[in-house]
Amino acid sequence: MTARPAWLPWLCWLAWLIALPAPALAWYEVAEQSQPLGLHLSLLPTPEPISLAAAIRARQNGAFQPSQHDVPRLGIGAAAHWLYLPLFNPSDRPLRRTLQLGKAWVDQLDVHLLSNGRLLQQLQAGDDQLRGLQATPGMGYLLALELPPGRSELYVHARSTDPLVLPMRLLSDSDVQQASAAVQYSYGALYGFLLALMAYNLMLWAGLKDRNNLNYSLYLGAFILLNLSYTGHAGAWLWPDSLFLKRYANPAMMSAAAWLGLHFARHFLELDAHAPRLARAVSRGATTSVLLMLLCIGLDWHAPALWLAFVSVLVYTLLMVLLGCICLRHGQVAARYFLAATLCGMLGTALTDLSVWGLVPFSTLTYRAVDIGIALEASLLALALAYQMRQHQRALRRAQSLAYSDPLTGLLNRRAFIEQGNALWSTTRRHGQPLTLIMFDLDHFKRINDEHGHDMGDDCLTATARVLTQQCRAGDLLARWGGEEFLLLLPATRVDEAVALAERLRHAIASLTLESRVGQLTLSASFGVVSREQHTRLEELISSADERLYRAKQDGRNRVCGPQTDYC
Ligand SMILES: Nc1nc2c(ncn2[C@@H]2O[C@H](COP(=O)(O)OP(=O)(O)OP(=O)(O)O)[C@@H](O)[C@H]2O)c(=O)[nH]1
Repeated sequence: MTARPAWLPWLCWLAWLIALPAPALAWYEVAEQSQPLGLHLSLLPTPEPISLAAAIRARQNGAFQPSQHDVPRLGIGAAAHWLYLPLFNPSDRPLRRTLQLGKAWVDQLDVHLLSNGRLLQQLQAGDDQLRGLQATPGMGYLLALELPPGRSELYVHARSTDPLVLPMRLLSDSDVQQASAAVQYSYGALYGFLLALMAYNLMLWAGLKDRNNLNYSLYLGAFILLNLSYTGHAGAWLWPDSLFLKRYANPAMMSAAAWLGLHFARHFLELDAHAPRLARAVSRGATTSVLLMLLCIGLDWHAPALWLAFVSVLVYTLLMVLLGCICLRHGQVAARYFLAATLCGMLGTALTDLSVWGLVPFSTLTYRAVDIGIALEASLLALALAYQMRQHQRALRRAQSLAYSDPLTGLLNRRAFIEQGNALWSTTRRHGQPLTLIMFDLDHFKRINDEHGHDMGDDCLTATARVLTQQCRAGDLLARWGGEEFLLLLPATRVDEAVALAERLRHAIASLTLESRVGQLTLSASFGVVSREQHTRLEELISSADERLYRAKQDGRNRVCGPQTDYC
């Protein structure tokens, strides 16, 4: 006798296990606490429509398979399905429960409640018909059931070209109230926040004419519409009577949001400057996808429109990260905020997708992660815009300061002196205050340059400017008029006070000692002082000061020439 192989009993045991009919579903005891019913369901895909009677026979023949997930998710373009749920009402009276089923985008739901083979209730819902029950915004379809005492059976026929996602719960009246309050508050907060951001950026655009604000507002607007559409808010409020919009709003808004998001990214990240070819490719690709979407909508190709929308959003998300990384590599600091924002949006969307596909637990938090992600994304993008605005303001201030100041000494230049001097002229005149001007020039400066070098000459100029800044008051205007010539316009200062100041300055400059290659270097300067009387314009005052300065030079330099001959 040949020995029996050792693995044979195992194989028999395995074959027995496989041959076992699917375990009969336990009757779900209707409790006060609602919970996801996915694991109590069994399902039958029906590519060809079958009647309720045929579905009942198929279930009795064991054709239904138990659902593997808390929330049955059957994908885009999935076949229609029959769902079966055996229910047990332990009380001795009928129980009123609300069946919360599906998402707002599901096309058709036919619900049948049976007891002892008798049809007790039949309800219809879905977004591809106007006569059935419509979705409650943010909550899916809410169908009122009256469960008889003891056993009853629920057969649901579900069909959709949109993703067939079928969360199912039995809610008591208080559950419905709580859930609807939570949905209203949370969506109210989300839409309020996003609409406020959108309106604020539109106002900024109206005021500042910065295209980034407009692009960002449009992107936010598209996202808000998309969210309103897939949660059912838009179907309930904005287009309750349009089957066409209920059908195409989701893919159209997904496509529009992706296009507007990329358009915003292109300008915000200044992609045309950093990667012009990529910028053009992104723009062409995004526009092509929008045109294809319009074609699908025009030809009423629903399934291709959906696939196109999902692929567009996927490509869009990856592109946003890629663009952020490229601009970060080019040293664009604002790209950091942009990248962080995109990653938040992406993480939120991924978490929602994973929860819908069963790879992370399905809960309100994981399902709504996309909303949290988008709120964070919107906030970070707003910060990114604010940061960019601050950078522009800084650059503008830097440019202004370069245009108005002398780069060597940091004092005002000619243009700034004339502008600010005229303003000071008018203010002091209005207040009846005196105004005086000191003009001075370093003596024999050419010789310093020639003997000690140009750099030493520069050091003398900066040292002189330092002395000036230390000796003068905050309201005085100090300028380098040109070469080694300086101006001080002194508001509310009488001429005798100005002459005294000029003397102090002369001494201070004369006591400066600078180290040069050939030993210590000392400076001197000649001063001309004039007051406003008899002058009608600032330019005249400057000419008079120049004349006095000339006289001081003529009279031997290193001196102050004021209105009184004593000083000169
Ligand atoms: N190092 C340096 N020299 C400058 C600068 N601007 C003008 N100069 C020089 O300043 C000198 C001015 O010479 P002059 O106008 O002849 O006057 P000066 O030698 O001071 O003679 P007086 O004014 O009559 O005492 C020139 O040699 C210019 O090249 C500057 O920014 N740096």
